[in-house]
Amino acid sequence: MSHILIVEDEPVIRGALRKLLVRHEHSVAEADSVEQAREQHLNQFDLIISDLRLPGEPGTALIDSAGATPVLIMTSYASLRSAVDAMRQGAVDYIPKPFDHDEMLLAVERVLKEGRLNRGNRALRRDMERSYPVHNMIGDSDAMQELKHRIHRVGPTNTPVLIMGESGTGKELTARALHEQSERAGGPLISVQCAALPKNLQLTELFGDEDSAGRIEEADGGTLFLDEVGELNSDVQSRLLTLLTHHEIHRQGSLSPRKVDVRILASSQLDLPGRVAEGHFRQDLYYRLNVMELTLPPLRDRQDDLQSLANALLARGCEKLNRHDLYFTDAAWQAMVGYSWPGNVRELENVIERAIILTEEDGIGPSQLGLNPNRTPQRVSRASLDPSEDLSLEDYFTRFVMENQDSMTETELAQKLGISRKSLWERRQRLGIPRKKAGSRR
Ligand SMILES: Nc1ncnc2c1ncn2[C@@H]1O[C@H](COP(=O)(O)OP(=O)(O)OP(=O)(O)O)[C@@H](O)[C@H]1O
Repeated sequence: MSHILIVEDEPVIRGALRKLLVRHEHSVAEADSVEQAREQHLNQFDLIISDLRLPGEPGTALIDSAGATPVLIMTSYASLRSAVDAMRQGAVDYIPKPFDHDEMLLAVERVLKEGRLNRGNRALRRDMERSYPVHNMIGDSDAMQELKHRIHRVGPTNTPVLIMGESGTGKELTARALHEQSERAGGPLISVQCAALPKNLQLTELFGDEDSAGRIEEADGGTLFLDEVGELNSDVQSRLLTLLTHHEIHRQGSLSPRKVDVRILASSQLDLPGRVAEGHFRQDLYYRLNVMELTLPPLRDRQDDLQSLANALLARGCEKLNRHDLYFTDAAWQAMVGYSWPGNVRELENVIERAIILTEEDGIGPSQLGLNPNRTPQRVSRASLDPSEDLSLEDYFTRFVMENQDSMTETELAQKLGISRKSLWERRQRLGIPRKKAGSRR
């Protein structure tokens, strides 16, 4: 049984069509104008059959509002011209009035069947996307898996998303992934670096002026990503609130509103709730943006991803710089594991690219990485690290923990390894190195 909306102002024709469809086991809703039709959730219907000539707007005006629901147009002016016009505007088919019952039923069944096929394909595509990693986003740690899962869930919606995280953790990459997973993927993704905009230019840049469109209008039909949204001045903040509430903007100096259809994604590395509490950021806007929040963990808290990230970035860098067969020596791995990566993935990317340029041999060592020891948590003792030994990262981890756990607390162990306590605990579980209970220090 399919759910069909009939839009027809002539009660006799509407009644006859309703009877015909109900007899063939469809459920039917009715409206006598486009305006009345729009009062219903149009995408709940499997098909809309609408007369072309109606009081008020013509039936074809429903095509845009109907989204994925097909619109079949009936016209008593079955001139080729009006039929072609209706099809050009996106009608799925047209049918002349007075209609023949069989002809109508055939058209209805054909359109419904195509709709079922399309929905099936969409579902299949979504399923396939679900089983593939988010495009270009590397990492399989628990935190990254959870993030990718949430991107899959929230991507296809129209909800604003606030992406929080330190610099270089992948906030913009996440915004890109959300856009790519949405129905808006075919539309533009406009990124605005709010921190780079002088405060007095923010309004014009975003909302445009009488002569030219701003970034928001450029994003019409797509996604607007506001990077470092906490940097926007209060005037821009209140206009953004209007945009989120009414889906319209005023260009600078213009009194007439313009409708825009944009999804807003925002990011911040600042403590945004803190900025709200201090009165620097509007609370109502914060709540509007924060319908869904994604928090990206710093690299130091997901060292499980370090190895796959470093290898992937090495491969990417080699391709870009036309180098082949490079690899990290064990000492390089140890240096990377022991470093705290304050600049996160971006820093890792830069360090690796520099190392590829500097290295003359195939093996990249610590000296080519050039990690600044002042930013590095205290290194592990040389005694436990014999570079001549071919230790894997896991062997190294196990050895270090076994050798030092009697003399160090868990916090000290984690610090020296450059990982969080949670990550230390997880690795202990995975590698089967339980904590000593009796007499162990916390
Ligand atoms: N999980 C990841 N996999 C692959 N590359 C990543 C990942 N996370 C970040 N990157 C890369 O690191 C760099 C920094 O990422 P991005 O610009 O998204 O970070 P950001 O949090 O927006 O940074 P900022 O706050 O400084 O603007 C980019 O080149 C991005 O491609």
